[in-house]
Amino acid sequence: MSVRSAARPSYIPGQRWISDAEVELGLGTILQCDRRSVTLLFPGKGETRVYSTSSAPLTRVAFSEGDTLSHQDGWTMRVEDSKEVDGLLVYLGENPEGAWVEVQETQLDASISFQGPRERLLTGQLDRNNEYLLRALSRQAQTRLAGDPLRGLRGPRVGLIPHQLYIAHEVGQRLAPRVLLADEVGLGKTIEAGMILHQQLITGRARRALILVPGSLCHQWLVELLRRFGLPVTLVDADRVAATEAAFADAPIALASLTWLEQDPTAFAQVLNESWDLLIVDEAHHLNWSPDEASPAYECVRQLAEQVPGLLLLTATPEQSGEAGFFAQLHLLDPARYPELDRFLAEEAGYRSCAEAITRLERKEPLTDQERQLLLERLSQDSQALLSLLEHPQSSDEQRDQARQQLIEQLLDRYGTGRVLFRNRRASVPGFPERQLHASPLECPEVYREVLNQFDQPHKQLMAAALTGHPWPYAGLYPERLYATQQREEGQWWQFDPRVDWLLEKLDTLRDEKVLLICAHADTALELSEALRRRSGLLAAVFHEDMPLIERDRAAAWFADEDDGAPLLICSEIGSEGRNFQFACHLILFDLPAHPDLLEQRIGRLDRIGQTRSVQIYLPYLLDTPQAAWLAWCDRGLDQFTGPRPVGAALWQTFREPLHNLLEGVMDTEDLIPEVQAARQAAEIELEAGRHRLLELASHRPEISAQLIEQLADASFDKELRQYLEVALDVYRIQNEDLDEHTWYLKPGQESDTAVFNDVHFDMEEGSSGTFLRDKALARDDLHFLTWEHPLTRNCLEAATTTVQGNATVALLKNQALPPGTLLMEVFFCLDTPQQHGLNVERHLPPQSLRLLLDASGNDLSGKVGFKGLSKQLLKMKKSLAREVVKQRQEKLRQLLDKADNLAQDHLPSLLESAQQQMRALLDPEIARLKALTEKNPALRPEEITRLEQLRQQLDQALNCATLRMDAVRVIVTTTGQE
Ligand SMILES: Nc1ncnc2c1ncn2[C@@H]1O[C@H](COP(=O)(O)OP(=O)(O)OP(=O)(O)O)[C@@H](O)[C@H]1O
Repeated sequence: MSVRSAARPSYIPGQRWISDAEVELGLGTILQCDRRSVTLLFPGKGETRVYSTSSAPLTRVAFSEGDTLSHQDGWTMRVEDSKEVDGLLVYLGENPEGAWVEVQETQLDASISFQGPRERLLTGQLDRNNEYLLRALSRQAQTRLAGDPLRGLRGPRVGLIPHQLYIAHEVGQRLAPRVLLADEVGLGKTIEAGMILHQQLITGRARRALILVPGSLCHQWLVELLRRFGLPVTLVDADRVAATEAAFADAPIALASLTWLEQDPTAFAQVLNESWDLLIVDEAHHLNWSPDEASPAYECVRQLAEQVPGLLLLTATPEQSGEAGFFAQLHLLDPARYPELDRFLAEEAGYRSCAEAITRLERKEPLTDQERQLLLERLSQDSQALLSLLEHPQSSDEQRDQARQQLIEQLLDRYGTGRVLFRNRRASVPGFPERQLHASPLECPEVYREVLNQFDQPHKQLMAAALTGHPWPYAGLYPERLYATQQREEGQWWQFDPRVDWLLEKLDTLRDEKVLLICAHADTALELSEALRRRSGLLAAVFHEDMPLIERDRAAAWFADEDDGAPLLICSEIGSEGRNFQFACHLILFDLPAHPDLLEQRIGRLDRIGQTRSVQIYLPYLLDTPQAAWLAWCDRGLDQFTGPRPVGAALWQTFREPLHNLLEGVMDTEDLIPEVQAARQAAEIELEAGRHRLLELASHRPEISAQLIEQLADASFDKELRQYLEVALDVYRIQNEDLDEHTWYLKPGQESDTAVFNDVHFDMEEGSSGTFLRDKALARDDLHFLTWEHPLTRNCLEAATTTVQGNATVALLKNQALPPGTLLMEVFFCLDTPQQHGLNVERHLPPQSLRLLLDASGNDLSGKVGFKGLSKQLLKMKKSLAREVVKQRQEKLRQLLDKADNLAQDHLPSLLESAQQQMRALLDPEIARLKALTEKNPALRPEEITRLEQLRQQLDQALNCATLRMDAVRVIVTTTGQE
């Protein structure tokens, strides 16, 4: 459809006009007019408007030969001719039945829209030059961003830590990733999961995500997701479910406590009823499973994992509940690959030989016959060619190095748990501080000895287990709990327990420091805080599992407060999981946990990324009690205080019996500890050589993360972003002030378009500031981190390309060389592909656009005159003058628009070809790689390949139906002087 505007306004009832100011009203009909005013009815919207005749913002609509009009009865007609009768236009043409008819302009369809650039230009619906510029820049940026391999990694407010980036990039790119993120404590699994989620959302691979975490970590997750990733996440809890019918349905990204869901079948049914793309489960070692029994938490996650395509499990201690627990997590991720525990255990035995082959390749040593055989068995044909290249006498050193590197990569990629499991260890991440243990032996009070001696019979020991939550003899580690239930004349345990006196002294010496105290039981935490209050007036924050979530978060926040915060936080064991307390460096272990991994979890609260000082660990213990024996096992046996001991959990199982004897006092520490030390060293060597070696190599490839960091630091992205935002802020009327070279203060004005602030945590009254510098954004939470992925930028990109704003403009070109009044027309076209649900067309078919620049004769100059260069020379033109130009040059413009349409069609095949090539360049190698992998590596899920092949087919189909759509037009008129 196209229209032309009449040259002279003379209003006659029945004529059809549109309002320049409210084009959305559609086609208006003049009801009446006199010398002063003209009244229009807009039947499409049922609205009436009265304008002053001298300044009515109206444009007459008149169709020309070749245009298609819509009749109010719903049919369309090509206009063959037109005439004017008593000031009203009459159009001639054939109706759908083939009869020659006359259509009065009064009979035109009122809902006719003037949205396309052609119609808007010809009816004088003109935008500012900057609006056009923004539209064109937005399209260009979208094209660049869609093809950016780091898409989704640029926006998060995180430090560029190599191992995290490697994992996030590797996993975030996958379709429906299913992996276990198992970095050691405090290495940033939450951050990795956030980055993966961010990439999946930004690239459209996921739309909805469900995050399940222990109740105590809900708030911390919420804060991290908002602060670092700016994601619109909703915390769904019992209150929200009670208040909102669609508590989960209304939350595209829902965060909930797994502890709550496993106990609330109605809420869990709601969760199951929703369609999620990605499920994230934190602290996955709580998903207890054994061949005989699955815990309710495991069962919940299993049901969800069956129906949600993507799954991220997070745990620092995957083997906390033994090899079976570890297997169970892998089984959740891929039941087809890990169907049975026994098979899994048998497979692990083969890791060592693979790791040895890799080590030999790394050291450039010749492979043994056995290793050659292994490679030939494990790898596919292309790898065999690499092996030949490596061993061929005439290969150059460079060729050999490349062959070695590729063989290593293929072994890692195509073998073992490499694709499913990521585990980085502190040993390979630099920058962690030292840990120092200060163990203080104390005399055991006689009354505790009496209490411990009472539990000498199996039935009594069962009672001790009930009282402490730990089986005998581990219950003996907590004499205060055994004592607390007895009515004794000695009073409360904290009145005589020497650890309390010791604690008071210790706190005195650490007066100006933040101190975290962890003990095993909630009751001990509470009673200790009471003791401190009574005995020294000290007020400590307390954090334990029986407190409501909000109270726990308050306690943690009080402790974290730098100025008026509590100097001491007393936590029960639950406080030792997942929380970030690295602002403190003093940790008091009031007792020791009964499991090696729990000890690592405790220390990991302080010893985590961001800790700048050495971690001081203070431990009071009672001499000649199970506590002393247990410390010997943890410290001298496992050497747990100097760093994480991944073999701890396995040795704990192996030494179960002797440990019992040790704790019971029937075995001497010196008889056991040397044996434990030797076993630990041997297990570490074995693990190092086998699974760990493979995992370490597959979990981080420094050469790749170095490239990622370099690309993320690419300053050209920043420069373009600033230029882009300057135009966008002008168009959306947001004030902008430079606070310094890299920091802007933004303030919405009265006329600002507030839609661009959707989901942006922005102070609409006072304004907010943002920086382009990552380091500054990391140091200053109050600043927005301005990137191409910031919601404000994303909203601008979206608004500029999905509304009509900016699709038609007229500008002046000051040029002495061209005769004044020379006409040029710049036209942008987009490739439109049909939208299909679940098909991320944009990700795989980066937006294709076409720019033409026609001179008055219809020659395309776009190859000679670029968009940016031309835009810089253009001046804005007053709207009234621009409209006049359109009216005067109407016929020429129509011809040029037609010409542009024709030329664009000529370009369609090459655009489609380029789109297809880009899509295939992304998908084909990945499909080929996965196919090669399946030949040798059963760790790969066949659905991954099927999914990709289906995607490729759908994209091909989408391309077959693609069309070129005119997106924006700019008319350029030359002048020799100022406007
Ligand atoms: N790239 C990063 N930039 C800034 N801060 C980070 C980064 N990575 C981690 N941190 C900070 O380090 C701390 C530990 O990170 P995170 O909580 O993700 O570790 P985790 O491995 O999940 O810990 P845990 O094993 O205790 O569950 C957090 O305070 C987090 O904000």
